[in-house]
Amino acid sequence: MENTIVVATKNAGKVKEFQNMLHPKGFSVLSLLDYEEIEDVEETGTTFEENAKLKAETICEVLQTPVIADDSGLEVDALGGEPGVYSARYAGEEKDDNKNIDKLLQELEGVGNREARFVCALAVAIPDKPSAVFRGTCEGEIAHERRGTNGFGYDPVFYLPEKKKTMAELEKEEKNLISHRAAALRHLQETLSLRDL
Ligand SMILES: O=c1nc[nH]c2c1ncn2[C@H]1C[C@H](O)[C@@H](COP(=O)(O)OP(=O)(O)OP(=O)(O)O)O1
Ligand SMILES: [Mg+2]
Repeated sequence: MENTIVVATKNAGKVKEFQNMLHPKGFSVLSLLDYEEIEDVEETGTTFEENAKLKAETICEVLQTPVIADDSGLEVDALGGEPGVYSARYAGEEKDDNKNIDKLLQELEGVGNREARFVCALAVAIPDKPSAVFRGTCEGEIAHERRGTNGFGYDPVFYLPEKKKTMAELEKEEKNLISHRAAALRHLQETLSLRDL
């Protein structure tokens, strides 16, 4: 397991992004897609940080190996910060990205202020050590319609004014430089050496 990090997620989009960000640093990345017998951790927290810690600590306890977990979502100013920690299940328990986007565009029909941000809380849990959590954000606007096919989740409607593109129109390398997930990982590395994992 040396130089292996387990990401406590079954979200294939997140797994790919962590692989693309961590492979160049010399790490192999496993995820819960490699451990099908392990069930999803229930997200009972009310903050991204609580949920990220919950996922990392639970899976670290089960596997007895270093684990990182990402709890992330979209905060829309005109919706008072919703869908926030409920982003994945915004339109129902089935976690359907397309339905979530449809609901978001409906809620914002006729709304002028489209400001929003992606938030990522990244927790690290190491056996018999206190866990730590780091936050990254990425500012943007909610577009009026989908554009682009890269990425996952709300990427097709998350517009970056300075790039004049949605997140789903960026190449993966570009997204992985500016995303909330990349920012959280940078914050983690400012404090912890990944070699300590
Ligand atoms: O870069 C992103 N680009 C687009 N959408 C994103 C991104 N990052 C998070 N999101 C959305 C997807 C989902 O609606 C929610 C995450 O919910 P979140 O609970 O953290 O993930 P999840 O349930 O899919 O997998 P898991 O909890 O097993 O890691 O925010
Ligand atoms: Mg989740």
